[in-house]
Amino acid sequence: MTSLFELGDFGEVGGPETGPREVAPGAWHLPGWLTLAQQNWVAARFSEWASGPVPPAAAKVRGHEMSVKTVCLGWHWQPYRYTRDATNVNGSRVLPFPEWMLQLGRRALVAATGDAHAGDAYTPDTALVNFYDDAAHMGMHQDKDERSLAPVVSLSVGDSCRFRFGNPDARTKPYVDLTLASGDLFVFGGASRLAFHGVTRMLPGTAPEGCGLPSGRINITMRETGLG
Ligand SMILES: O=C(O)CCC(=O)C(=O)O
Ligand SMILES: [Fe+2]
Repeated sequence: MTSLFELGDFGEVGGPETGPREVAPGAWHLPGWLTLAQQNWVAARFSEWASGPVPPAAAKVRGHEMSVKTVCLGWHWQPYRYTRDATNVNGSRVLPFPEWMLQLGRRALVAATGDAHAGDAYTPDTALVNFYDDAAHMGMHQDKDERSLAPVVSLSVGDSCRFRFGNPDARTKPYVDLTLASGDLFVFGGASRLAFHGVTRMLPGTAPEGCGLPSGRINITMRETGLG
């Protein structure tokens, strides 16, 4: 299999004029961080994960199914904890967290912060991979089921969405609304690690030709669970 790291240089598409943009303290948006070939490669991995031991499934939050379907790597997330086995889906153990994703996460932190050592100690061990159809969204929430406060690294492939990134205190203003498009990187850590965020709506029909996902959106968030 071709390596993701041979498919062009990260940041080559967005270029120096577009990123990184620090949208809140410790939160960066890097448009076009993955090349089209890299997006395509990630979309192909998603197909493999989706046909793996645990199918993408809608988690139930307070009795309501979420509109996104999620497949996890390394550790399985369900409201509101991590387990090795997907006990709320089919009981199977999730696929391991891939080594390439760890490397990608480290590079993402370097790219976002501009600090060559920002990724040295980063050891993400879980990824939540969400699939959004045209109608899917995600309410404002904090990623707070991890014991580690290491940054969250988010990558998107397919259709664009409107993403709302707020503050750690409340799901209300101040927040910024931005578009996350195919290939975009978003990183949040530090003072923004526990900021509320969500996907307000999808922008159907915006996936670039050749990204590997003609409709819908994949979002990967990698995290350190701190569970050891
Ligand atoms: O889809 C996104 O961009 C965000 C996903 C997210 O916030 C999550 O999975 O916790
Ligand atoms: Fe989140």
